[in-house]
Amino acid sequence: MRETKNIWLGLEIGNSRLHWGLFRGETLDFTWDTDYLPESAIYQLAQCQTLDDLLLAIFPLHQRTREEFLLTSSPSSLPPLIVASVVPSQTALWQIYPNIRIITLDQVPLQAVYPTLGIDRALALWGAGKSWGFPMLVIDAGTALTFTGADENQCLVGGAILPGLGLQFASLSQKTGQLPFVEMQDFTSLPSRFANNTSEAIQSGVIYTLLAGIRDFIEAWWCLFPEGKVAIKGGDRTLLFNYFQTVYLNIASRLILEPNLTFCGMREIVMSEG
Ligand SMILES: Nc1ncnc2c1ncn2[C@@H]1O[C@H](COP(=O)(O)OP(=O)(O)O)[C@@H](O)[C@H]1O
Ligand SMILES: CC(C)(COP(=O)(O)O)[C@@H](O)C(=O)NCCC(=O)O
Ligand SMILES: [K+]
Repeated sequence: MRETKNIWLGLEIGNSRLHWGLFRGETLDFTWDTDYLPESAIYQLAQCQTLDDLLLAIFPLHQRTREEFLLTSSPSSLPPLIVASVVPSQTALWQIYPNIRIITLDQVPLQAVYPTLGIDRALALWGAGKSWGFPMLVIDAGTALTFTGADENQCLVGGAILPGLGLQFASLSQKTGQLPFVEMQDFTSLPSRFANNTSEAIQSGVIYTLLAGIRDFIEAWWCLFPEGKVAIKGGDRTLLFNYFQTVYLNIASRLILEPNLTFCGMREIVMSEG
């Protein structure tokens, strides 16, 4: 029988999907992503009697993980679910879970935050800074692409928000009469910059402009904090990191590539409370 004590679930609700983390105490054992769940499925989850039942329900497509993780647990209470959400309508659906805790901005020890700062940004920055040190700039290449920085005193310096890669491609095809939707799965290498077909012209415009913009933010960060760290997370992190290795290797070599920064922040907060 595997140890079921101190198990808790982290759930980061983003604008595209759900990001899950299964913790034992301070150890993050597994992470996985799912689509949003329908209300009926969340209701069923909340009715589960054992951890096994719960894991069977939330790992429906992750057979390997599910089998690895099958636990023999007594029918007691469900594990705590710690939620960081930037989608209020999704947060509302999860309120029926019996042992839920919604992390709010006032629980993140980051100083000088503004009231509407996204909890994902605050947690990722806190987690990154606590793990790798401050000053820290976090780039989240998610639905939106964000920059969020804090200085050596763990004070928010500020940041920026722009449409993420997927959103840039989607909006071009949705808001024009002739532009196709460019599938990012098809991306292999960098497009030619001066392209001679529509699809590649879209790729070139979005990707080269984004890379140059990110480089500019990072360089501005290093002007402020020459020893400042930079970490990148989010669904498009690997694609962007690989492009950076091709075009701006000096920047890529200083980037911390880490998908679980928000979970690092959650863990800091949950564990500091004992
Ligand atoms: N299976 C996937 N589903 C959705 N987006 C994905 C997937 N794999 C990679 N992505 C990329 O991740 C980006 C969304 O980032 P993610 O961090 O998952 O979003 P959020 O946290 O905002 O929900 C999209 O631009 C998309 O290109
Ligand atoms: C900027 C965001 C939309 C990013 O969300 P994501 O793309 O990661 O799903 C989210 O952090 C948010 O709604 N922030 C509130 C505004 C702010 O941070 O200033
Ligand atoms: K995010």
